[in-house]
Amino acid sequence: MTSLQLSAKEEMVEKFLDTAARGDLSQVSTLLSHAPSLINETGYSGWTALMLAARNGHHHVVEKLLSLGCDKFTVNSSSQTAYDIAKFWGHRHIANLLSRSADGCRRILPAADLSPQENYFGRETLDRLSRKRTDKVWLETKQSDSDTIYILFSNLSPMVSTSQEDNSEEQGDIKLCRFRYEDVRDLLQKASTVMIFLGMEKMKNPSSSTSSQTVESISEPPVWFAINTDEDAAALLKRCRGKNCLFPRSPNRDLLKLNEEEAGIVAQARSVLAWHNRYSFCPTCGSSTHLEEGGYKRSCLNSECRSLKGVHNTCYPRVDPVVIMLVIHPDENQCLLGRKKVFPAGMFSCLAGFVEPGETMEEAVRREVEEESGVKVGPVQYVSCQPWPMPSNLMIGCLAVAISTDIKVDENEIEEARWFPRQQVIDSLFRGARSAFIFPPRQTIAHQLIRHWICMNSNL
Ligand SMILES: NC(=O)C1=CN([C@@H]2O[C@H](COP(=O)(O)OP(=O)(O)OC[C@H]3O[C@@H](n4cnc5c(N)ncnc54)[C@H](OP(=O)(O)O)[C@@H]3O)[C@@H](O)[C@H]2O)C=CC1
Ligand SMILES: [Mg+2]
Ligand SMILES: [Mg+2]
Ligand SMILES: [Mg+2]
Ligand SMILES: [Zn+2]
Repeated sequence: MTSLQLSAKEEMVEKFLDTAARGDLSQVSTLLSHAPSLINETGYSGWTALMLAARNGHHHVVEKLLSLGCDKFTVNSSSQTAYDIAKFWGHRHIANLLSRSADGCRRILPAADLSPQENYFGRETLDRLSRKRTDKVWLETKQSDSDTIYILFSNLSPMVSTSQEDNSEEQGDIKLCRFRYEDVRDLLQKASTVMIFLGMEKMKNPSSSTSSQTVESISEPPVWFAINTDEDAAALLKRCRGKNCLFPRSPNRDLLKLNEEEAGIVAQARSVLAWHNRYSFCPTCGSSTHLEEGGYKRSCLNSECRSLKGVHNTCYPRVDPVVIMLVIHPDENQCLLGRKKVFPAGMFSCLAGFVEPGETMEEAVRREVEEESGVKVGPVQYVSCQPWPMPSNLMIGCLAVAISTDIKVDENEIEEARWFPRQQVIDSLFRGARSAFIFPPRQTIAHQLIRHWICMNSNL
C-alpha cells in the first residue's frame, strides 16, 4: 500500500469517527454503506465510533452501529468498553442499550435476561425443511433440479477453493466448491456414496416481491445436498473447474476459515456425515442398515431387530453435549484457564468436558472443573452455545463462580491451569501485546466466553 493510499484511508476513518462523535446519523449511515469495514475502526487511544457516540449521548447512532453488527466488546487504551463510557458519563439510556446482552452486569454473574449471541458454526443459512425428508418424490425432483447445489466431502472434509496461496488464518479465505446435478450424477449412483438433504436457502427478502407477482411466479430458492464419497480425493478435485481446490487436512484449524454462512452449512453436513461414517451397522444387532429421510435416519434391515420397535435413538444422528466454562475467581478479577498438552505452545483456554448421562449442565460444569483443576464451583450460568462439528459436539458455554481457589490439576487431562488477572487477559486479547500466552481463535466459543467476561465487569 502506498503512503498516499494509507493517508486516504486514515482520513476516511477520521471523518467517520468525527461523524459518530457529532451524532450525525445520516452521514454515519452513508459512510458505512460505502465502506462497511469502517464500523470497528479505531482512532486516538483506541476509541471506536461506538465509544464516541456513547460518550456524547448519541442514542440513535449507537443504535444504528449495533444494528449493523458493531463489536461492542472492543476496549480502548484505558480498558473501557462503550458500555463503561456511557455509564461513566451518565448516559443511562445508552448504557442500557449496550448492556442488553452480555456486558451489563453488576454482580459476578449477570442477570439472566441475556439476548441470544451467535457463535461461529451456528448460523442457519438453510431452512432444514425437515417435513420434506419423508417426501421421496419431492426429494428426487430436487436432486436433479438445475438450481440444486451439491457440496462434496471426502473423508469428512469438504472440497473448498482458497483465495490465498499462503497459509493465512483469516476467516473468509476458503469457500465451499459448489456442484450441480450433472457434475455429481455418477457419484449419486455409487452404493458407497452417502447423500444428505441439507435444506433450502432462506428467502433473502420475502417482502420485497411486488404485489403483482403471484406466489407461483416466485421461484423457490435452491436446495442443498451434501455428498460423502470414498472416491479418490485427487480424482474428485479434477471435477472442479476453479483453481486452488483442496480438501482441508486439519478440520479444527482449516474449517475456521469459512465465512459464517458456509460454516453453518458445514457444521450441519459434517456432523451428520460423521454419524453415517461411524454407524454403518446397527448398534443394537449388528445388521446392515439403510438410509432414509434424506439421510437423517438409518434403519436396521433385520426385521426382528429391537431398534425397530418403540423409541430408539440409535436410528438418528447423535449430538454430544459438552460444557465449556469460564470460571471466575471469587475476587471477580481473575479467571481460570487451562492448557492441554496438545495445544500450541503458550495457548490457554476455558476448561471443557462431556456431559455424562443423567447429569445436569450445572453439575457437569462443577464436576469437570473439579476433576481437571481441583477448584470447586458454586453458581453456574448459561451464556450461549456453539455447534462444533468435530465430529458432533454441542458446546454449552457457561460462566461459573469458584468457591475455592487452590489448583491441583489432573495431569491426564490438563498440563497446567492458572488464575489469570483480568488486566493480563485484556492486554493479550485486545492489545496484541507480546504475551507469554495466547487464546484460542475468535471463532471458538472459548474465546467468546473470555471476551464476555472481560466486557461484563470492566473497571474505569
Ligand atoms: N469450540 C471450543 O471453543 C472448544 C471445543 N472443545 C471440544 O470439546 C470436546 C470435549 O472437551 P474435552 O476437554 O476433551 O472433554 P473431557 O474433559 O470430557 O475429556 C475428554 C476425554 O474424556 C473421555 N470421554 C468421556 N466421555 C466422552 C464422550 N461422550 N465422547 C468422547 N470422549 C469422552 C475421552 O477419553 P478417551 O479418549 O480416553 O476415551 C476423552 O478424551 C472436545 O471434542 C473439543 O474439541 C474443547 C474446548 C474448546
Ligand atoms: Mg475432563
Ligand atoms: Mg476437558
Ligand atoms: Mg470428561
Ligand atoms: Zn438391528
